Amino acid sequence: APLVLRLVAASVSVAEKAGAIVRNVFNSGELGVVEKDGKNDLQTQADRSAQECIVQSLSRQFPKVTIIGEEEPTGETVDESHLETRLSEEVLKVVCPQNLQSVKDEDVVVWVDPLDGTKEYTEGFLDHVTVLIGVAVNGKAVAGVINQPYYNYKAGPGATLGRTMWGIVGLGAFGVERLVPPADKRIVTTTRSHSNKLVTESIEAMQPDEVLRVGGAGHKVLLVIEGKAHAYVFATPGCKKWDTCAPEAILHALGGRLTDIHGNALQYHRDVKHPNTGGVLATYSDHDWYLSRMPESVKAAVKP
Ligand SMILES: Nc1ncnc2c1ncn2[C@@H]1O[C@H](COP(=O)(O)O)[C@@H](O)[C@H]1OP(=O)(O)O
Ligand SMILES: [Mg+2]
Ligand SMILES: [Mg+2]
Ligand SMILES: [Mg+2]
Repeated sequence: APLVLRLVAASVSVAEKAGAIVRNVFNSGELGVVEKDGKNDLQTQADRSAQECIVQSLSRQFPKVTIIGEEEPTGETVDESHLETRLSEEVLKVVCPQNLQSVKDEDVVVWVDPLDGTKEYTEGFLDHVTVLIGVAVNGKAVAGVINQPYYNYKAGPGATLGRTMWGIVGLGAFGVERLVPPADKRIVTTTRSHSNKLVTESIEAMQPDEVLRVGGAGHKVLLVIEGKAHAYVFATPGCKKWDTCAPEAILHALGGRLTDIHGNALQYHRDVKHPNTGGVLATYSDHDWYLSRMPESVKAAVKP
């Protein structure tokens, strides 16, 4: 199978394993919280172990592919029980889009967020948490895998906990379906733990009927895909490439759009700076309307 398909097939299995690690750490009660850059930039044992699971598992199978993860390696010996080397059969049976069939190792960067929504994880907003593995080819997000370890956790004992979604631009997405949001109101989603004046001003400018302040970039793009929100607006620099690569690819595969707040495409080549300094805007429709509403003062402060 072509490299991109094998990478996605491996990432689906690895993301499921990482999702199980995220649940196990929470069940253990030993979150091992470390402040990276103040109380709103945390790392837990789940971030560390899930990162090890993903980066070690993928780098052993794809030694020539560049893999960039959010967390620093711990330097401890690798826990072999965290490794996952199976390939998802569901992925291997699709036909790879023509333009991605002959991609070479050196054209690829894999962007890994082992746990997106760490702040919310430590506060028990468990469905805000996702595991994100994005595949970029020549600087563009082309494929993504999202595992949501606590999907359905409020649905009662009969419900299956957790889900995995994946998509390839030009092919489509699996494990998640596009649903249309209400036509009679405008619902905007944004950060709950990283807000500031720029965020507030830009949200107000969109004249929303409702604002969903929730955690996680992956989670918010899922709200847009599944019609719970019309737009995800984040007009400040805190989001990084590993936050957006996988969600962007899946949204794009389903016909949506993710750009910075000026309408520029995000870049994902290996030398790019990690912060999305131009902010994030994700929509299904009326993307240009949201861009046009963005205040000039916010645009001047949030430059790509
Ligand atoms: N100021 C920030 N400092 C650190 N991480 C941030 C910041 N703003 C956003 N992020 C990352 O982007 C994600 C989406 O932002 P938010 O949840 O605030 O909407 C966060 O869950 C966090 O990812 P992570 O949890 O993987 O560190
Ligand atoms: Mg983080
Ligand atoms: Mg993140
Ligand atoms: Mg993270």
